[in-house]
Amino acid sequence: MQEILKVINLTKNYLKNDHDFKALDDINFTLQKGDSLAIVGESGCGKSTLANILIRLETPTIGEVLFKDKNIHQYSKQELKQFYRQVQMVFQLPQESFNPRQRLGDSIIEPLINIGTNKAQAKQILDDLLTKVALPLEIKYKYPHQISGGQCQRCAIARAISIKPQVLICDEITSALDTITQIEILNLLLKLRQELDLSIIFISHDLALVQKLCNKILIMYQGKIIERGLTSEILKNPQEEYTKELINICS
Ligand SMILES: Nc1ncnc2c1ncn2[C@@H]1O[C@H](COP(=O)(O)OP(=O)(O)OP(=O)(O)O)[C@@H](O)[C@H]1O
Repeated sequence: MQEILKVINLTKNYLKNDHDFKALDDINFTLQKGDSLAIVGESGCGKSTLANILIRLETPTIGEVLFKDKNIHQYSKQELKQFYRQVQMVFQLPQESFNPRQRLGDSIIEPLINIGTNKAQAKQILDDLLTKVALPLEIKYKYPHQISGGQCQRCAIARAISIKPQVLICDEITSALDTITQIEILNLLLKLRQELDLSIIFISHDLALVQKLCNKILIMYQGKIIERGLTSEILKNPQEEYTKELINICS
């Protein structure tokens, strides 16, 4: 299996109340092509810090993230451009990741324009994208505050997949949505994973959703990975007390 992302000895310290605080402590894992990898753990265990480092929104204190064997934090400008063509992220609160004064259609095609697609072509692709994420085409004329959270998350997914990335990092993308919408978004991801041959990192605290989408799972606790493996096996036969508690809470 082809390795896409490799995380090596990743540690992130923050200054908290004048003390060094380890938000991530020696994290190691690999994302292989075709994987849907869940990162699960309670609030504050370091999931978003990890996601932000994977997409270069933050730098690690120690350690490396290799994308196709090269450290992403040492990329040249050109390599960085290529990286963002291949790795995209969707965030928890989609309304906040769109410009409130820009029509959604224009926001969704922004990554396409940034990579040099001409506007007429991008507008054609936009209709395909909206259809792919099961949104009515009129949505392209609306602003983020004029649509529901679920619709906005679909727009965020459309924007992320517009440039056909290989990897999609989803940081708690369903946690602000109601249960039915959560399941709809999950089904959308399942469909897109297949259609676009996506590898997915799915950060969540919801084991029921994780179980449906992800073949592999990492359990995080206080900045460390404490358990890992195939989702079906870990959920059937957890070894760590903390994992057992998580499963109990979610069942
Ligand atoms: N910029 C920062 N400065 C100081 N501490 C931070 C910073 N960002 C995160 N932290 C701390 O690092 C720890 C991990 O935070 P992080 O947001 O990664 O956790 P999380 O698992 O994503 O939580 P949640 O599910 O609530 O988003 C927390 O204790 C948080 O307070």
